Amino acid sequence: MPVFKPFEYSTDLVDVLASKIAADLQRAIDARGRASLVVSGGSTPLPLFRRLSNIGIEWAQVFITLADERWLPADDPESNERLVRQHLLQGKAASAHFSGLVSSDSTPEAGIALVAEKLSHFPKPFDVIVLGMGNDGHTASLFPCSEQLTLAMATEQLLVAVHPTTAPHARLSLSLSALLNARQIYLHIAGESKQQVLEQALVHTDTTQMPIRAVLNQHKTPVDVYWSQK
Ligand SMILES: O=C1O[C@H](COP(=O)(O)O)[C@@H](O)[C@H](O)[C@H]1O
Repeated sequence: MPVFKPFEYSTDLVDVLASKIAADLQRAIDARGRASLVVSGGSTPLPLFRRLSNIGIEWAQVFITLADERWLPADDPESNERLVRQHLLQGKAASAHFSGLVSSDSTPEAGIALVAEKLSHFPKPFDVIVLGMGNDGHTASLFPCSEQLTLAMATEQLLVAVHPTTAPHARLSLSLSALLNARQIYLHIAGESKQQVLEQALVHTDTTQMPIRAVLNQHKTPVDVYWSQK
């Protein structure tokens, strides 16, 4: 079962979680020479990105990618890569190596091999994965509404092309097996509505209705849930 870390204020959560992630990454560098960090998009992680970018670790040894991406140009306002470049790959973290999850191909299906190749040199298991969660119980781009969910849950491939029906844009997502191939997962959520979704996920029995359950209800990879009320 996941370890639950509740906070009243997002600023306190961000301070603690950023320090934890930075320590995990530096420990990985000390032990193996390099570290890998997988981050999520959306709005929740932006303050965390900014805090992390101010912490002095050996960022030149850190390899960063995304848990999922919308199939859009990397400078599109809705691109997760754009958020990472603007908020995380700055300051002390500017020397980190970033590989995004998009290519110039017209569909994620056409680009999947090239993106997988770009990630092949990443240290694995991933040292740290930071996940978010949507109000429908999706994490990364494992959407309950998508026809590709069964494949995303079952495949041993790194990446899956996803076409959500209740969210915009085709996507490329790390598969469930790739997400669980990590030394540590942090689930980062904020606000009362996400807490309610989390509580439902913990008691729900159908993972296809709430894919976040597949991350919470497993024994392979440690998961710490960082939640702030405000
Ligand atoms: O679409 C996405 O949504 C989730 C949650 O985003 P948030 O804005 O509610 O924080 C995010 O984790 C995922 O990476 C993103 O592509």
